[in-house]
Amino acid sequence: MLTYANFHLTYILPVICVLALIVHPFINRSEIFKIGFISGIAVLYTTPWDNYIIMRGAWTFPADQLIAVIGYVPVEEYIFFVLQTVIVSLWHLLCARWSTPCLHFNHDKRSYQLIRWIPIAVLTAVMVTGYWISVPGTGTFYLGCIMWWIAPVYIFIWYGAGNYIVTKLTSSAVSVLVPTVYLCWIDQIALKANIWHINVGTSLNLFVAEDLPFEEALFFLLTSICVVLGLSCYDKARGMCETYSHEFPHRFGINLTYLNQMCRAFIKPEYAMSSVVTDDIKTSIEILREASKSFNAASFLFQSGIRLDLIILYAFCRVTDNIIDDETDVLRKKCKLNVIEKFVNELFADRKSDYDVKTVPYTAKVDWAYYQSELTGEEMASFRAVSRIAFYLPRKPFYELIAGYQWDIEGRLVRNEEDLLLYSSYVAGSVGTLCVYVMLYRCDNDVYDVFGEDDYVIEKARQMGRVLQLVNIARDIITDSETLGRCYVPTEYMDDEEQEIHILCNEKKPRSLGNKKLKKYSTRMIHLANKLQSDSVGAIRCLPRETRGSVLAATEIYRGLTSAIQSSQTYPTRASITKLERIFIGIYSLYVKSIQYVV
Ligand SMILES: CC(C)=CCC/C(C)=C/CC/C(C)=C/CC/C(C)=C/COP(=O)(O)OP(=O)(O)O
Repeated sequence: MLTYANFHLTYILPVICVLALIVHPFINRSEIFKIGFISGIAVLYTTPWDNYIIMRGAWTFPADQLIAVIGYVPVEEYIFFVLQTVIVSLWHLLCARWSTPCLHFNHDKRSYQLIRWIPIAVLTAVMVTGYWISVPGTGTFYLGCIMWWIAPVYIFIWYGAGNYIVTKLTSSAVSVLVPTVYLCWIDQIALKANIWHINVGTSLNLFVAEDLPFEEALFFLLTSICVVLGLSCYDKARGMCETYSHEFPHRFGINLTYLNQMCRAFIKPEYAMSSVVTDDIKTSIEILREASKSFNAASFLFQSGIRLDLIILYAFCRVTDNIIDDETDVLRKKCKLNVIEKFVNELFADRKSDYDVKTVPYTAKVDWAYYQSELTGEEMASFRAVSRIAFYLPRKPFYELIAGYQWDIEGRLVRNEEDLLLYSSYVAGSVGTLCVYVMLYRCDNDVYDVFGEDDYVIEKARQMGRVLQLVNIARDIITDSETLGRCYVPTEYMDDEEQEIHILCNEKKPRSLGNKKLKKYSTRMIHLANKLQSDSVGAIRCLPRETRGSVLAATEIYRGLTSAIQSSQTYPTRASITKLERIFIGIYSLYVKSIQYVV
């Protein structure tokens, strides 16, 4: 016989287990706290109401099949409040985590107020109507109770997060509808099995489907919406904190300071915050999307705060690289490099040492008027975005990047593997270091453990950066030569150094070296990359747990390019892998390969 407890075991818990398995790489302390917090509120808010309507006879339960009853409500029912919240939350995480919160901020005051107040007026009317029609013993009792009970929660959430939610309608709708349909289906099973019974005297006796009373379908729809609204309101508040770190400076923690900050961020309308900040982020996202399919795909694997700052950093590296590359004249290139160096000097003016970082946001004194005249709008946006997160980053990697640009401007040759690794350290080892700082600062640990240059994890992160740069160089022999007249293949690999450098850097005709040679060079660099990779990948274990799978997947997606180069008969120009391959590598790394680093 299907009892209420068996019902949970058969229809609810297995679904939770499957969902938990799917979303586990994306679960962090903040997500767990969010689900726990909303479940707690669900229990607190629903308990008096459920007791009231059962007392008034809207539902009944066969007493002999229950574990226990507290007040008027079976224990299994209290458990259901939590289980439904957990199902909807896990499903919502899967549907809604893919976009960056600040992309959903509405900075226009007029439309913001309309979107905020019109639904609140309608909901107030619903609440009042519900109150009037919820006369005990009448056919509208159950419906009316649902209306006056749910509307105040909607009003409260809508006040702070309505504008955020309307821009996420598709993902919110999918988050609501799929669990609602499932819950309605199992509700029919429960009703048929007489696990609970709806009183015909206090309901409308309308049926949405066979054995599914209108109020039941409405109840599951509205409660699922309620959970999704609650989750979205948390996401909006967190998005505000991540986007406006200077106004909301506290890192995640389960304490009153952080909760107070989250409440402020929830109440604060986005139109009262600077739209320049979100516009700068949008520009950075656009730069990443256009520049690198691999890193764009990989960025989605990280939680939103980490993703946001990695995107800002990537855009800064890309923009500064282009500033130099786009100039044809060496003197102009040097002037541009000076502009970048001046900016970095200003950004880190008050640091005591190369790896000195701050834990509290502050505004660096940057001569923005000067950069306005030197940089394009896109470059300015990227500089401003990086200036807002620079407080927790060390200065050394930025100077290493500059040393890499200097190398390019001087047209310095890569003589041997030592040079190759030094260059890769400058342009990508530095990025690896910065990635670690981002992950440490933006992950949800209470403490911000700062590493220094000599730390094992920093050394290995630098090495992983070098690995990816070697892959990049091994893939780009043709484009580096044709578009930039550059060669990063160590000259010690070459049979005739002078002639081959001339072909690659002056004639810019790399194909005349022939496929065999090009493949030989790229294979040697790939072998070197693989050696360094196996030596550094273990350090992933030292990163915050919730980032390990994503880091592995991100680096593996990029390393996927090596198989595209090696599987080709010829040496391909800018080898790439398909979207499907990227997804496959991402999923395999996240769910299978990363197990050894996570457990
Ligand atoms: C192993 C540990 C402890 C940490 C890992 C730390 C990380 C994530 C290191 C990787 C750092 C990184 C992302 C370096 C960038 C390397 C690179 C080759 C960038 C090339 O960028 P684009 O040229 O824009 O890419 P495309 O090839 O897609 O155009």
